[in-house]
Amino acid sequence: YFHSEKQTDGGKNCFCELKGSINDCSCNVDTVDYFNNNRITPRLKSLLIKDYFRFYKVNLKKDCPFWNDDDSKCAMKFCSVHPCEDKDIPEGLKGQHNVEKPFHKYISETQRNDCNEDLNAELSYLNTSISQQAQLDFEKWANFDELGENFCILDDHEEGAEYVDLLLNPERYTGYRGESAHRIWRSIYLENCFGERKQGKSILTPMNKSPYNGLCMEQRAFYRLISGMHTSINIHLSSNYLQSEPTDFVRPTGIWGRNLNEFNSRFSPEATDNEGPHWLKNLYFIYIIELRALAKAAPYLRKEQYFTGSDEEDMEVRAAVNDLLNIIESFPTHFNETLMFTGGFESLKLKSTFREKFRNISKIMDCVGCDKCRLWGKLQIQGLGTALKILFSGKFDNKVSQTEDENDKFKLRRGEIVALFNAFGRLSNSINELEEFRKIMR
Ligand SMILES: Cc1cc2nc3c(=O)[nH]c(=O)nc-3n(C[C@H](O)[C@H](O)[C@H](O)COP(=O)(O)OP(=O)(O)OC[C@H]3O[C@@H](n4cnc5c(N)ncnc54)[C@H](O)[C@@H]3O)c2cc1C
Repeated sequence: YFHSEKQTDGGKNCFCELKGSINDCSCNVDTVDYFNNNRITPRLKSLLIKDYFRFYKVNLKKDCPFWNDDDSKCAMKFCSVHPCEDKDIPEGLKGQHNVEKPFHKYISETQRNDCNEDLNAELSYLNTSISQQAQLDFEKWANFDELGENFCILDDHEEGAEYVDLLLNPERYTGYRGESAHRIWRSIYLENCFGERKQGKSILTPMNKSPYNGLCMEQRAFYRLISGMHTSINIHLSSNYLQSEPTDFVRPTGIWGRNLNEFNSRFSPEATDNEGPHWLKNLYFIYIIELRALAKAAPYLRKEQYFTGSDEEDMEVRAAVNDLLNIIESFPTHFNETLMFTGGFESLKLKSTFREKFRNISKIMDCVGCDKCRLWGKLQIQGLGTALKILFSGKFDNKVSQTEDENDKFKLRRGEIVALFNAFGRLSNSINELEEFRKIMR
């Protein structure tokens, strides 16, 4: 798949590969185009502006764990993200409602001594006092158990985590580029994807050529997911590009819009040694993976309260989510995840490496030197990680249970749900934007 079969031909454009099969699945590009642009994008656009989905809690203050990032500080003030003030956050999101505490059964309030007074008080004495330290340990144990099935590091409970209003900080052109951005992508592709690493290979050498030949389906899928996300980021910065003066970056007077030259320079066969059209196709691959994850988790997602504290809006959100999930479930050719990681012990090992590599990439997001890019990078990786957890942790393989206790075991955290829907929203918007670029080019 990774190797371009055709030579450059002056008549080809960015869209030359966007036809027929998406590869590695039984689905076609045009089926996705029609389904997404007509049925999914309009619904997501109205859903993602609701309070439950627009406020995302994230820790943007973590240091890069892999290299000294002094040189990767964003040189532009336009990259900064303004966290929400307390007064702007819906009351329901600040409280404890819906916050899962897997260690709750160990804490003192839940261990009331209900013993019959007739019983020997001393014999039945249960020491229910649990030290602060022990409670912290329980939390650590619970987090450890949870980590086993997670594909990303979840940082919304950390000290530096703050709510960010996604509508006030849209993903768009920031001017983040050069060595810092390249180091992130290089590290992701050459050190954290599968395949032989070619020493000294330039970032500008197309990354989907020979080092990736001969990979198995799972390893190829890993690369295609990352490449698809990269494509989506680069489509957004081309379609939400600053058209007016550079000083307009943060002014409301700034004019933002599509920049066809930017788009072509990133995806045309001529500018990318024929690879751009394949990168665009990878966008469709990540799309159908997240689409399938939403379909698979639909019974659980329907049971969520989407609580923000506003009864009316919460009800609207539940109805809109239900409507979206019905449409998603009706997609005719969903990805078949049961074909992946089948093959005994070797495939278990492969799955574990897959998860480790993905987790590492989620940590690399703390090295992104532009806050706005870091915010959207983290959100999209967390959304994809949640999709992978739904597809491959085994927790969502059975039918939704009738008992609340059983369902609690599979509960996703609010941050995971917000990231999953917003990440899918990004992909959906990118596919829609491709149609707009196509129209401009006609
Ligand atoms: C996590 C993250 C988030 C970012 N968010 C933003 C943002 O919101 N706004 C913004 O303006 N900039 C953002 N950037 C920067 C942006 O992605 C580019 O890195 C930057 O614009 C420089 O582009 P470039 O043309 O040098 O190639 P890059 O996009 O940096 O790509 C580097 C190399 O990777 C290969 N490549 C390119 N695309 C693909 C693909 N889809 N699949 C496989 N290989 C590929 C090519 O060989 C290319 O030369 C972000 C960067 C990162 C790492």
